[in-house]
Amino acid sequence: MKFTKMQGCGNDYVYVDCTKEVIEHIPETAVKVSDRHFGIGSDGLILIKSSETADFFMDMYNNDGSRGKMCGNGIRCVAKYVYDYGLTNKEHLRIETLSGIKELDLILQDGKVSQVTVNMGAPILQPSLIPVVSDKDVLIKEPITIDGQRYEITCVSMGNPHAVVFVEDTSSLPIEVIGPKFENHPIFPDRVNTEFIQIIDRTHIRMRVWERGSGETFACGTGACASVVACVLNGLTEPEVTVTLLGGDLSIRYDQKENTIYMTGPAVKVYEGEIEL
Ligand SMILES: N[C@H](CCC[C@H](N)C(=O)O)C(=O)O
Repeated sequence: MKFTKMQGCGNDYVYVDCTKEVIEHIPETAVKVSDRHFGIGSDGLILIKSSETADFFMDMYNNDGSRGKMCGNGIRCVAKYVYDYGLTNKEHLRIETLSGIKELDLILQDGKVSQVTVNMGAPILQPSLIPVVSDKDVLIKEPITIDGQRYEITCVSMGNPHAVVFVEDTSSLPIEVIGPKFENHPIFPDRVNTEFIQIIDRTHIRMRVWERGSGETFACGTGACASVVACVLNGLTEPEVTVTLLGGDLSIRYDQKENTIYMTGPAVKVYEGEIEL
């Protein structure tokens, strides 16, 4: 299987052009190629497929083999892949995902994609659509107890489920202990991606993330968007924020009039390779 390793703010995936390659047993393949000792090493597998309704279809899998409905860092790299490899010459792309079609604008440098702006659509706050089990209309700073410790979650979907938690200091988090407990908490029937946010000032936040199906990653694009929505809902930041992640920065803009989130960030090719499956 030919592949290209790419990353967005250190959130790294194995990308395969499935307009040319055929992959079977996809969940098992995602687990195998993601293994950082016995495989290529990545946060998951992203398949680029043709689409009836858009320019391409992004089919994304976490490193545990579970299928993700949307991937913010991944979709920027898909745009870079299809443009730099000449599968398209469009600088405005429509990419189908399991959470609908996303519109992207490419930012070029020396004829190749360096950054991408993605229209990430509207945030979803209704608990039943996130999904999160609650009889409330919205979950803003909702108390939850994990390991006897009280936290407050603000729940937002960007086409995939997020629980946003505000903390004093992201660097001292026992994330590998509490992350899985949020991920698998019974109030999240489809599990959840959990973002831990430290407010730096009204236009800058620091974020760590425990991703559903991948564990701690260096960045989460949908999570950065969900976090800015949570910050605005809680009156903690302006609607345009720099999100500093372990792997780099993302620029997030929440256009409240349009009720639309825009994300701008890098897309980087690491190397090409071939693996026997
Ligand atoms: N783990 C996520 C998918 C990847 C999202 C993340 N890598 C991003 O950049 O948005 C989920 O299962 O919903």
